[in-house]
Amino acid sequence: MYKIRTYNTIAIEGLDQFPRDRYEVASEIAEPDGILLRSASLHELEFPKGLKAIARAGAGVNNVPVQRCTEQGIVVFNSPGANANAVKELVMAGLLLSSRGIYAGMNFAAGMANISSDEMGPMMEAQKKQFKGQELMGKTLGVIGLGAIGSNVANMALNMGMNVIGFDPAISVDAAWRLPSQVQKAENIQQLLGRSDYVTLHVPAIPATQNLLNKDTLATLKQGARVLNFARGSIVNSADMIEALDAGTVACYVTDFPEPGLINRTDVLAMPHIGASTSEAEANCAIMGAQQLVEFIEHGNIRNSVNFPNCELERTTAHRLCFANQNVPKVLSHVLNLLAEQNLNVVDMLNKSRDNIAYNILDLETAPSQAVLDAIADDEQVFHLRSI
Ligand SMILES: NC(=O)c1ccc[n+]([C@@H]2O[C@H](COP(=O)([O-])OP(=O)(O)OC[C@H]3O[C@@H](n4cnc5c(N)ncnc54)[C@H](O)[C@@H]3O)[C@@H](O)[C@H]2O)c1
Ligand SMILES: O=C(O)[C@H](O)COP(=O)(O)O
Repeated sequence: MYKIRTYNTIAIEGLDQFPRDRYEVASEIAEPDGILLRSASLHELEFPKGLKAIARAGAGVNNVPVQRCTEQGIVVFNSPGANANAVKELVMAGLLLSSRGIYAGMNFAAGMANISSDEMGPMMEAQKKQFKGQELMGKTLGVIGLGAIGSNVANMALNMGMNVIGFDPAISVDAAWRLPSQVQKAENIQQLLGRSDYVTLHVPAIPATQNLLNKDTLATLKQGARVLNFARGSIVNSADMIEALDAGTVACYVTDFPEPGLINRTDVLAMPHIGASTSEAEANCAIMGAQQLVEFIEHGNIRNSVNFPNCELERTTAHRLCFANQNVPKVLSHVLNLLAEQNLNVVDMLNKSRDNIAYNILDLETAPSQAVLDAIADDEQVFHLRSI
């Protein structure tokens, strides 16, 4: 039986991807082959010896010590794009909530429960001027990060009649193809901030994006801009944001990652990390994460990894050898020689590399002996060896 340890509440549609005759799936498993999780932090976890892979049912992997996983030969997956629509829809809500007196107006209306119907109408009409807002049409939205979510948001904003300016120095070719031609390209973040009435963040939490919005960058914002952060807390310096709110540089900060100083301000709309909290997104992410684990555990195929090369080979024999090695010359030929010495015929094979890691799938006509496996494992450039 393969063992999968879950963290957080994983959608049932995802758990159903593990055939129960071959998988034991639970939140309390001591020696798992795989981990399936959402936002639980694994930074303090000492990985059990047999752990082969971790699937993050979601986009951000800042809760997983990816570098340590790579060093230990553990493949880390995420589920790119699987919750992008959910976040896009909440960004749409954030744009509207930051523009109109919806929240304050609803609170005002809620306080009228004990007022007579004769008085209520005139009172509402007299007070509604407090809740006047502005329209989105014709305003400019700056999108920082144009990946799965950012490109969806850009499309949505164009459809709502907004102008869109984007900044993404590392945009992938696929993401660039997805982007509508009307999205203007900012040369740098300052240019985007200076031209935007609204700014929305869709970058990963990595060292390069830590405090991306800080005292200096916030100073280049258009006066009275609205800022939306559905990415991660570390991307915005909260103390600097509070100063920008106090100074009126930022008229409203909508954040899915509030900190104590941001709570209970009328110019902050704080949410408890609910960007991906829809039934649809939770199911999409869990299904993708679980399927990637099953493919990897049973067939060694790697799809949507954040630390290993993607490598998928349709299985042609019952004997598959998978191994990862440092991406240096002669390792593959050494392994092939070891197999040849034992008269083991390779029916099909695939070799892919990513940075300093190479990953190999070899379908063999007959099963490799333990002695061959030991000899391959003895190659000091080889790590993560499996015969499946
Ligand atoms: N609030 C939520 O519940 C929620 C849900 C999903 C994702 N997220 C967050 O949103 C992030 C983005 O998600 P995604 O699915 O769009 O990921 P993605 O990988 O598809 O897109 C991220 C984009 O950011 C770009 N980027 C990286 N560094 C940049 C920089 N310094 N400046 C500008 N662009 C930069 C990348 O090139 C990429 O195009 C995730 O990493 C996660 O932290 C939050
Ligand atoms: O990075 C993500 O996908 C989101 O932050 C979603 O996190 P969650 O799975 O905890 O809702």
